[in-house]
Amino acid sequence: MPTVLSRGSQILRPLHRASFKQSRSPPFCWKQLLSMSTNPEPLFSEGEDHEQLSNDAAALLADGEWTLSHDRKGIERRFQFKTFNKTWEFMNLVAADCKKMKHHPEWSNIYNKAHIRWTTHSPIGLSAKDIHMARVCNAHAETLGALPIPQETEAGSSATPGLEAGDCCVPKGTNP
Ligand SMILES: C[C@H](O)[C@H](O)[C@H]1CNC2=NC(N)=NC(=O)C2=N1
Repeated sequence: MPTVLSRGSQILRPLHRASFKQSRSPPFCWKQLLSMSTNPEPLFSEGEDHEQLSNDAAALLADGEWTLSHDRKGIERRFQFKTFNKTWEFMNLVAADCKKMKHHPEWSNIYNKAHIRWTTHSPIGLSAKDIHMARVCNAHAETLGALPIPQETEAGSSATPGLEAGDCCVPKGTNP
C-alpha cells in the first residue's frame, strides 16, 4: 500500500507545478468574456448581411420570447396553446410555410406546447431565413391565441431547452 501512495505522489507533483504556471497568465481578456456572457452575439451564416441581420435578431430577441441558442447558431422559443388541437394547427401552418421557404425547424411537441429552434444547417449559423421563419411563427401563434408563458430565469434555463417528459402530465388548471 505505501508503495502505491509514493508512486502516486511522484506522478502528481509535476502536474501541479504545470497548472500553477498556466493559471498566472490568463489567455483571454476578462472584459471581452464578460460582455460575451451578458450580451452574446449570434453566429451568422456565411454570406449574410451581418449588420442587417444583427439588427433584425436584436429586435426579435428584445422581448425575451425568442432566445439565442447556447451555441449562438440559432434562436428558439416555446409556444403554448389551449389545446393539443390548436398546437397541431399551429405546427401545420408553420409546416406549410416551411415548404414554401424550403427551410425547416428543429422542433418538438408535447400536448399543448411546441418548442421551435431556427438555425441554418448550410451554411451553418443564423440566417435571414431563420429570422423570417421566427416572425412567421409569431404571426401564426398570435392568430391562434397562443398563451403567455412565464419567462425562465437565467438560473432556471436548461442547457438543452425544449420540452421535458411529463410536461403534459399536470392537473388541468395548474399548467402555466
Ligand atoms: C435544398 C434545400 O433547400 C436545403 O437542403 C434546405 C432545406 N431546409 C433547411 N432548413 C434549415 N433549417 N437549414 C438548411 O440549411 C436547410 N436547407
